[in-house]
Amino acid sequence: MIGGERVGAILAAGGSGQRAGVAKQWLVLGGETVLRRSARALAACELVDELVAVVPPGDEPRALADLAGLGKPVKAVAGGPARADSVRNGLAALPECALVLIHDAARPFATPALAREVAQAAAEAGAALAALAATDTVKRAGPGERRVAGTIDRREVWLAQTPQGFRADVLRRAFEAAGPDAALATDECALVERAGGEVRLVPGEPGNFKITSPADVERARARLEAPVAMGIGYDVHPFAPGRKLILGGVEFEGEGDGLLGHSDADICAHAIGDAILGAAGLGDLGRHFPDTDPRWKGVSSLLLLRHIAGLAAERGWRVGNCDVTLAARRPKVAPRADEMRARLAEALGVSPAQVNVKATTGEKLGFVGRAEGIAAHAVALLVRAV
Ligand SMILES: Nc1ccn([C@@H]2O[C@H](COP(=O)(O)OP(=O)(O)OP(=O)(O)O)[C@@H](O)[C@H]2O)c(=O)n1
Ligand SMILES: C[C@](O)(CO)[C@H](O)COP(=O)(O)O
Repeated sequence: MIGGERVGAILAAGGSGQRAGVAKQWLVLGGETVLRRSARALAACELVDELVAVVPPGDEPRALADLAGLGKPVKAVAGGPARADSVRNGLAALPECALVLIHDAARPFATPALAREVAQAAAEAGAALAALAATDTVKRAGPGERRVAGTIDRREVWLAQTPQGFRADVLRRAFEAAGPDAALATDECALVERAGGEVRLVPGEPGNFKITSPADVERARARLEAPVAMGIGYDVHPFAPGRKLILGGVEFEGEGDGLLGHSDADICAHAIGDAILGAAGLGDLGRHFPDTDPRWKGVSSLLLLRHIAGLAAERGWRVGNCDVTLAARRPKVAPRADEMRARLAEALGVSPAQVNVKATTGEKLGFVGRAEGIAAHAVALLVRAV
């Protein structure tokens, strides 16, 4: 509310991300969608009373689920072919708001303070936008041309951002005045300018860039996501008669009983897999390969490991390195450690140099020392794939 007038925020998220090659609003960066992050900044502005997300037709339920828990009422409506169509639909969904803020879903770094300043300026002037004063020298050229046609006085140049704010009646009239030409406008303030209305400039934020190209996606990712992640894995299996003893994908024939388990009980692969899942924030082995699922019965754990590396890769991670310690009275692991490294590395799609395998006997203490079973401890470091 500003002076008793209700403030609504429109998240323009109806685009298809042609230039980025991906629907930017649905990209998950730093654990949340770009849409949610953008909406969160506006929801956190104390002046904003409600929000509407304008999304590609059919995505409305997804948007409502994604934007749950922002602490303000949220609606979702279908966008249109042009940005202006989307914004118009958003405006129609806020009939009780005397003031509206419009924000690109593709600008996930705006702050609540910027939204507040724009809303206050719009309440006073009728329309306002966040914008950056040009600091580079600005050249002019014909569209698509490489020949400079002149230099523009940069003191007159401001680079438009969002949020942009409006008295709702001012924006509605501007849309009416523009008619079908509204679709040509690349921002909403341009409509008010054309209609002769006042538009106030509010200093924008350098960090409030719009994700437009693939390079912008990487820039946003670098800002939101750690370049590395680490995880820990631990597993225990008892020995059982009649079982093969498989560790790190290598069969230890003639070394006594193997380990009991639903799959091949390769505890070494399991601990590494758990460490990778942990680093990628993907839970644990039991969640992905429950021992109630017949598909995993007797299966080679290297297959599970390959699948896990694939899951991590889907989330933009590659394995940097992993290290596993087996606590095992038997078998003697060291003579076959290199073989195990090679098999594990092959399953993970990395070089054997990135996998380390070692063992300790347990000094005759506890279940390991009594040779009742084996325990495995692993750590994994994941690195952002570029
Ligand atoms: N019909 C459209 C087109 C764009 N937008 C939104 O307007 C913002 C800025 O647009 P842009 O960066 O151009 O996004 P896209 O349209 O998705 O990208 P592109 O133009 O590369 O296809 C984005 O949050 C986008 O979702 C919208 O709501 N409705
Ligand atoms: C509204 C805007 O973000 C201000 O810079 C910009 O004009 C959107 O333009 P696009 O062509 O839709 O990316």
